[in-house]
Amino acid sequence: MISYSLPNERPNDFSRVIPIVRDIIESVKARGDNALYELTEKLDKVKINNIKVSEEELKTQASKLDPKVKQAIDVAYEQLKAFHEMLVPPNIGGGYQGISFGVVWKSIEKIGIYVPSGRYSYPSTLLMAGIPAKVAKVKEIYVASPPTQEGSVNPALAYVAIKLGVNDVYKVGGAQAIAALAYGTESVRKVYKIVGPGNVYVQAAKFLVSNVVGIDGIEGPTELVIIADETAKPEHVALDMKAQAEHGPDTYIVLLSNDDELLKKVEEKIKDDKKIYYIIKTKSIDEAIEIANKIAPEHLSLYIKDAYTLMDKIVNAGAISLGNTPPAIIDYVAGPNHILPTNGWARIRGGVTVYDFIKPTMYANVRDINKQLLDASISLANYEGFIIHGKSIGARYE
Ligand SMILES: NC(=O)c1ccc[n+]([C@@H]2O[C@H](COP(=O)([O-])OP(=O)(O)OC[C@H]3O[C@@H](n4cnc5c(N)ncnc54)[C@H](O)[C@@H]3O)[C@@H](O)[C@H]2O)c1
Ligand SMILES: N[C@H](CO)Cc1c[nH]c[nH+]1
Ligand SMILES: [Zn+2]
Repeated sequence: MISYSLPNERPNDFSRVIPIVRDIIESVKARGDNALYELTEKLDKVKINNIKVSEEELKTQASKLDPKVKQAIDVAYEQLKAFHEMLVPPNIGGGYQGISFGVVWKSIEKIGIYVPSGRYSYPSTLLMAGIPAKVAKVKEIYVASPPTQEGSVNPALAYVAIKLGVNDVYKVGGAQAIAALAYGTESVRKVYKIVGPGNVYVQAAKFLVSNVVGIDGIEGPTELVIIADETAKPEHVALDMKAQAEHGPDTYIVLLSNDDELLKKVEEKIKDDKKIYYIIKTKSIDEAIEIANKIAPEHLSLYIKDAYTLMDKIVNAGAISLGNTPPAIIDYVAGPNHILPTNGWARIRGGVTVYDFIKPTMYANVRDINKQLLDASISLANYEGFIIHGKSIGARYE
């Protein structure tokens, strides 16, 4: 199905599930593991015998993995690691007006990673979050992901978990997994920050627990905006729209184009899908860019002439695929993360990087403060009424 105007609300808006998710969180807080067993049976239709996956179960499951998939994971791992290593910031020290100052980057000690698995499994997500966490030297990494239908852990997830050397894997998913990581249960370790994408229940849970645990933002159901001109290939545009629509009915897929011919050809290829796609004819590529910036999509594809030049005009997008690069290559192996902001969060952040796992700890050491700075600090303290602040400064340097 095709809509020729944008929706008032994003199809992946999670506010509608907040009441149910609040109840789930409360029951995990109150009843710990018991709530996890019950909710997994109710929501995942699976009876699990344990929550924390044992070393042996992890190894057994990983051993079932097709060697070709293992090899694919190993290849992707190297490419993603190279991308994240490029971003590691240096500790910086300097000084000015008699004060030496600087920043030392400290790793967050305990991280929870949520790996979705519902309609599809997403072991690639553990690569996407686990690699920057390891590059950032996070010491404790705890992974939660829904159980398989057999009540175990996905073989590829098990292989990646062993490869990364994560501390624990819990076979629970949804809002209940987020609550468990936020508050801790008998089996699940309480963490300092939760990183990871997931459906509306998972994102609503991250939003609701963000008063007791750090979160990386909102990375909900997939969004794709394609800006295409007459140089775009209709079959590739249609394929990319259908590809990202695979993630579920609440994905948000938009095509913006100034070219009637292209729009007509793409429409032909997608109009019979049950999924609602949004197709907007724009007066120009500039207008398309303006609309895309307002949407602030998770994925943005620029299938236009001078994509690199026009990329400068893009201010709100999680990840941009240029030229004829499919977003799906970013989903798996390109290097940039596929854990990307949705629901407008691309206005304030990009995809997950090492920066999600480190903190800039700043320091200052007064060597020989100059009079101007000294007077300014005391005047400001007094102006704000913090008299003792002022005295604590004066006592040292006046
Ligand atoms: N933005 C990103 O970076 C990004 C990356 C990868 C995937 N995704 C998105 O992640 C999502 C994965 O969703 P999924 O559902 O396949 O897996 P999921 O792991 O996010 O959710 C499955 C869990 O949802 C819970 N659940 C299902 N129905 C429920 C209900 N009615 N009430 C309460 N809880 C319920 C179940 O407990 C289950 O474990 C997709 O929307 C995909 O687009 C986003
Ligand atoms: N496109 C998804 C992010 O919205 C990421 C993904 C994982 N596996 C396949 N695709
Ligand atoms: Zn995808």
